[in-house]
Amino acid sequence: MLYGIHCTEAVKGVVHYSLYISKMASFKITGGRKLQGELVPQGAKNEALQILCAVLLTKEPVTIHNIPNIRDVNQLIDLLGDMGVWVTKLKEGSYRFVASDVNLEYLDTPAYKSKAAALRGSVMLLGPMLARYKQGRIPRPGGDKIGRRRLDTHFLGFEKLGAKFHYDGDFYRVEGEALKGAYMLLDEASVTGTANVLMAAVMAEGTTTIYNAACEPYLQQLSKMLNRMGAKIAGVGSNLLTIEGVSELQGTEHTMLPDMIEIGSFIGLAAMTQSEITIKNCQIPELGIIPDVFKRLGIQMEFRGDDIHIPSQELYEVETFLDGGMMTVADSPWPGFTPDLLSIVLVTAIQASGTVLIHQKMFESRLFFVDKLIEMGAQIILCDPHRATVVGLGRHQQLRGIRMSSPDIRAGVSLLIAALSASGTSIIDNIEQIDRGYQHIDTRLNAIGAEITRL
Ligand SMILES: CC(=O)N[C@H]1[C@@H](OP(=O)(O)OP(=O)(O)OC[C@H]2O[C@@H](n3ccc(=O)[nH]c3=O)[C@H](O)[C@@H]2O)O[C@H](CO)[C@@H](O)[C@@H]1O
Ligand SMILES: C=C(OP(=O)(O)O)C(=O)O
Repeated sequence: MLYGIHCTEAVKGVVHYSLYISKMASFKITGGRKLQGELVPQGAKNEALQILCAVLLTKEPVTIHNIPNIRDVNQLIDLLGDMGVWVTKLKEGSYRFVASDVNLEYLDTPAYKSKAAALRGSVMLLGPMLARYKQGRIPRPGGDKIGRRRLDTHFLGFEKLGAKFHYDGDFYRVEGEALKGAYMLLDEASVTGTANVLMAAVMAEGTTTIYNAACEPYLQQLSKMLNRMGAKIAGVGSNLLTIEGVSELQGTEHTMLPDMIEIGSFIGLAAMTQSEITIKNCQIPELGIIPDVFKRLGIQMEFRGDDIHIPSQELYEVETFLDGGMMTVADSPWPGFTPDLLSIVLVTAIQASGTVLIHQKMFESRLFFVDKLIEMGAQIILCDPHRATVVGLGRHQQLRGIRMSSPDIRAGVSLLIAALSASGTSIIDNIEQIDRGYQHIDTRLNAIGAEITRL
């Protein structure tokens, strides 16, 4: 079953990709194999979604490299093409975009509505459209069903810049003839909200100050790209962004960072399956506290230049806090630990020695997949929708393969890791969720010794 888009030449405003989507595919996994070899992380999904939307901010060419070949990103590229952006595939992972003549009428079509509703990242079309075309609209965006995912931060920010917002039952609409810089204190440090407001503010008149801004590497990369295009953003990497509006932006070239969530997933995979894996070219300084969190589970890793080497480990012992207290891993906005890796930490803790409390503060429906892990033999107590305690098996007992379904991207990969470590065969249904964010995961893991069949 293939997901992918193919673009042979730049054609404006028509569907110039073939999008292969086959619903309800599954993985069959033969567990218990140790993997050995190198994995090269894909470009970062959540960065790609921001960067792709930013191409709308200029009529000049924007060339982007290291674009991951994953479902959400391919759908967004497809949508940009339908909106009238010229898209040229230069080579695998590299595309040139020219938004010289965006077709605003397309935004009123049912095709736009259904395509934009298919992924979360499409919400970030709003900021650039508002900045350049004084208007934008978006249906209720898709993405993981992992709890309430409100968009207030986005619209409150646009309103601060002078835009008008209303929801007409089909679309969230924003309009603003002349955006004006303003001071704003975001009601929460929303990742896509900050990106959206930032992209709207770069061409607003005067100075915008965004306090309580999210500052994930995705946003740092976006800010750097916008500055290369001629924007004037100061405070990059902090929660206080100051933006001097400019009248227009130029084209640029940008390369995506490696996907830190994929890197974390590979660290967890190596530990759970006792595999020896080298993760190549990780841009380690950009990973923040991610490696340290896995080290606190007792996982050994060695930084070899920019590679992370994980040796095959029989046992890994969870640290306690300095006062002897039980280890807790909780999410928080960057530079805290990203919520997107909590499911991976949870599954990795299953074979650790020791106990870990996983506290998913941001999302209330992201831990329910533990029922599958419990069925496989894991010792986990789901305390409430936000907290689960994992009592590590310390390899005294192997998980058992079962049939299960992938509820969201990260739970899906966590189930895949569990299945790869288990005895016997597992089937994971609904792997579309995994394909949203992990590029050819079956092929890449099979190349280093896994046995995963796409059904
Ligand atoms: C396409 C994309 O980039 N998706 C990411 C983005 O989603 P997204 O931008 O949609 O997530 P937000 O940052 O807006 O918020 C995520 C959730 O956390 C809550 N919240 C947020 C900030 C805060 O300070 N306190 C708080 O409780 C929000 O209410 C919401 O429920 O960021 C999330 C949080 O890192 C990630 O899980 C998603 O993978
Ligand atoms: C939650 C995620 O993605 P999205 O925001 O696109 O649903 C994720 O990447 O883990």
